[in-house]
Amino acid sequence: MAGMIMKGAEVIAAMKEKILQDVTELKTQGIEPVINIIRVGARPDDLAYERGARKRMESVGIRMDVTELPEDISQKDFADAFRSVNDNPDVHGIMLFRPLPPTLDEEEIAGMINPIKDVDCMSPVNIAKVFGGDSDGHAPCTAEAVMEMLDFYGIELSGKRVTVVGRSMVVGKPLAMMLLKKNATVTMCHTRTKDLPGACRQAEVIAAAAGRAGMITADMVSEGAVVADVGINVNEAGKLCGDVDFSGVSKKAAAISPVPGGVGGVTTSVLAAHVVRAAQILAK
Ligand SMILES: Nc1nc(=O)c2c([nH]1)NC[C@@H]1CN(c3ccc(C(=O)N[C@@H](CCC(=O)O)C(=O)O)cc3)C=[N+]21
Repeated sequence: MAGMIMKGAEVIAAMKEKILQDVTELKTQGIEPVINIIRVGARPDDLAYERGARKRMESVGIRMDVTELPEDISQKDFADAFRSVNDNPDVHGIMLFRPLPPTLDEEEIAGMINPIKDVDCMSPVNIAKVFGGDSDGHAPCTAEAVMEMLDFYGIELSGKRVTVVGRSMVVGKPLAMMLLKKNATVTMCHTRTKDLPGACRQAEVIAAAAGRAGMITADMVSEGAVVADVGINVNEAGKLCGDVDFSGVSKKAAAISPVPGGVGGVTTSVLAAHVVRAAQILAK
């Protein structure tokens, strides 16, 4: 039996009301919330995110500026450019697209970003908060988007077996911590996992964030499982596709999120909510 499709649009619509309300409130105080996106080069998945973010920010009245830097920029020029955005009092949220070109050092930037402006969790301060279960920092937007989606569709997590595929610092690891906070029993899988199909089959909820197109196939999913596809792969044709084989898995899953049209769009709504929160904190 085909299950429910967890559409990003419904989650986005629900989140939009609150964000709009908060933006209006800020504007009556004379504050225009601003996000500055820092992009080095022009990777296709960065551009996909940038397009999505622009659309979302426009729809809620947040100004979005992009600091575009050349791929061959020196570390010093990069750090200088970053510092000027970080120090600009008109900027409330900063997001640096990652991964950076291998010639650049992310650590230096992570150590200098103002944690309040760090809307996608690169500062060690915010990372520590996510791992410590303290929700007053900014969690990584994509990990939080998965939680928003599961929450919106009423997916109970307490006591459930949840398998997270992928251990990145932007999705897998922080997501596991957020799921743990909701009392899920979390299994983390990665490239060295011996029996990935088995670990997925025992799961009541699967979050696929490995970054390999179509790697979660129907034989790996139990009948009635909930599947959140966090994959943002760009195929040869330049099209966005997920980590889950949607046509096969959707026949077995009780609920599944598509790509595009799933978690990715919610990520930009979470980003908008973080910019609003940053602006509120900075206004105090
Ligand atoms: N620091 C950092 N954090 C990230 O989270 C991050 C990053 N860097 N670098 C790039 C990747 C890519 N990524 C996407 C998020 C949403 C969509 C998105 O909105 N997708 C829409 C479609 C957008 C379109 O193609 O127009 C959807 O899935 O429906 C796409 C890509 C986040 N990333």
